[in-house]
Parts: sequence; C-alpha cells; structure tokens
Amino acid sequence: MADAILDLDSVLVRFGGLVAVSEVSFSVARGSVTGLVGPNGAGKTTLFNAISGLVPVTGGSITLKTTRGAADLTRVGAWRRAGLGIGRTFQDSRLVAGLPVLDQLATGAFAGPSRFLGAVLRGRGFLADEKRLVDRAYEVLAQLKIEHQAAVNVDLLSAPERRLVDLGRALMSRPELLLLDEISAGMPVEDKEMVADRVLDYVHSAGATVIFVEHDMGFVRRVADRTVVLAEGEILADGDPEEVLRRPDVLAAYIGPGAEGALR
Ligand SMILES: Nc1ncnc2c1ncn2[C@@H]1O[C@H](COP(=O)(O)OP(=O)(O)OP(=O)(O)O)[C@@H](O)[C@H]1O
Repeated sequence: MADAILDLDSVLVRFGGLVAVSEVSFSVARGSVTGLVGPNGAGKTTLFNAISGLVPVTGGSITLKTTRGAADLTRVGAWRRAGLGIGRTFQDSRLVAGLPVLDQLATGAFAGPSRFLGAVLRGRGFLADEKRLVDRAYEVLAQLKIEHQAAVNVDLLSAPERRLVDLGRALMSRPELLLLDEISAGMPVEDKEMVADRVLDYVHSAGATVIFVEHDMGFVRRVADRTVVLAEGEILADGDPEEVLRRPDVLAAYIGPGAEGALR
C-alpha cells in the first residue's frame, strides 16, 4: 500500500501451544479508520498488544511509518513506541482513583521512565515541562469537549465521560496511530454515538489514523471506513463495513449467544 502508516507482515503470536494470531498480514492507510472485529478469543487484543509492544511476536514484522520516523516495531521496546507516534486505550480503564481529570491526562503523558527521569534531572526545566503538559491537557480536553471537567475527581464522572478521559490520556502524545480497545463497551446507544462522534472529530482535526476493536456493529458502521474480521487468529474478511458485515461466513463466525443481535 503506497501511503501505509502500518504494515503487518505474517504476524504470529503464540502463547505456549496456543496460536493467538496466525500469520496475519494487512496494511493500514494513513488517515483511515479501521474496525477490527471478531468473536471472543479471535486475537484482536493480542494483535493490539503486539503492535503496542505488550506481547512479543513469535514471528513476522510490524512496520510503522509516521512523520517521526519508520521502524520495525518488533525491534522497538514498548516505551519507545509512544514516541514514534502510537497511542492506545485499554479494555479496562487505566484511570487513577481519586485524581482530577487534568492530572489523569498529565500522568498519562509520560512516555516512559527515561523521559520522567530526564525531566527530574533537568531540575527547573521540569516546571517548563509541567506547564507544557498542562497546556496540552487543556487542549486535548477542549478537543474532546470535556474541558469544563478538568478539575473534577474522575470517580465522580459517568462511564462515557471516563472513557473520554481514557481517550484523552492516549491523545496527550499526539499519536498519529491510535488503537482503541472497546472504547464504547457497556454504554447505552446514545453514549456510544457521542463517543463515536468525539473520536471522529479528533481523527478529522488531527488527521490521525485509527484502528479500533469493537463488538458493537452499530458503532463499527458509524465510525469505520474499513472492517477487518479476525477469527481464530486469522483474517476472515477485510473491506467495506456494510459488505463485510453481511457476509454469511462472518455471520457464522459470530454465531453464539446474542451475537446475531450484535450484527444487526
Ligand atoms: N497472555 C496470554 N497468555 C495466554 N493466552 C492468552 C493470553 N492473552 C490472550 N490469550 C489467548 O489468546 C487468544 C486470543 O485472545 P484475545 O484476548 O486476543 O482475543 P480477543 O479477540 O481480543 O477476544 P475478546 O473479544 O474476548 O476481547 C485467546 O484464546 C486467549 O485466551
């Protein structure tokens, strides 16, 4: 693909005898929004973990090409990947209980221990770093339309607001590639739509590329311009969301309690 930000080439992830991701290859175009779907256990989160460096790959390569440089991520530690332009959210919220929203973003912004130590060792330079962090946090909160909640204790926020704070943390480093893991899980449909629209606003204003894992097909249809279906660690389908989600083999892969409803 000519303008790919990410190239996965035969990515293999094994956990002992279990093949979680089985020689998966696909490229992601810069500026695109890709929904990664598939039944439970298909390997979606494992693929995200392989891209963001939280699990080692057993084989294959993952090439990232951002304006900050190009690298085979399988040779780059997790901490350095944020610096290369990757941001992500997790299925389980990573917010720190009791801290206000602004602090959640500022603590999420440290790309790694070396950056933090560097700031400490530079002494007074830390104050300048801190001001930059706070300015950036306000900018992100404004983009997500939650700047009025900057001083609010995160424990007092609603579930969708907390998800936006998770998203805000991921945006602090101005990621060019954003990985969102079930960001709308467990929300009523109107909240899902609100979160979907905030994600799209960000994508359009920042020109970012997004890959998101999602079980709600309404969310996928609203947000994705491409859908990749994983099943048992392999790509089952890849293409236009409407076409892919109508395919009989994709429907069959989802057969299970409640799954037919999710695809409607
Ligand atoms: N750290 C691990 N150690 C061993 N097995 C794992 C580990 N992480 C995931 N697996 C296994 O790998 C397979 C893929 O899991 P993964 O969580 O990637 O699926 P998923 O598509 O994200 O599922 P879900 O939609 O339920 O989140 C599953 O069989 C899972 O049990």
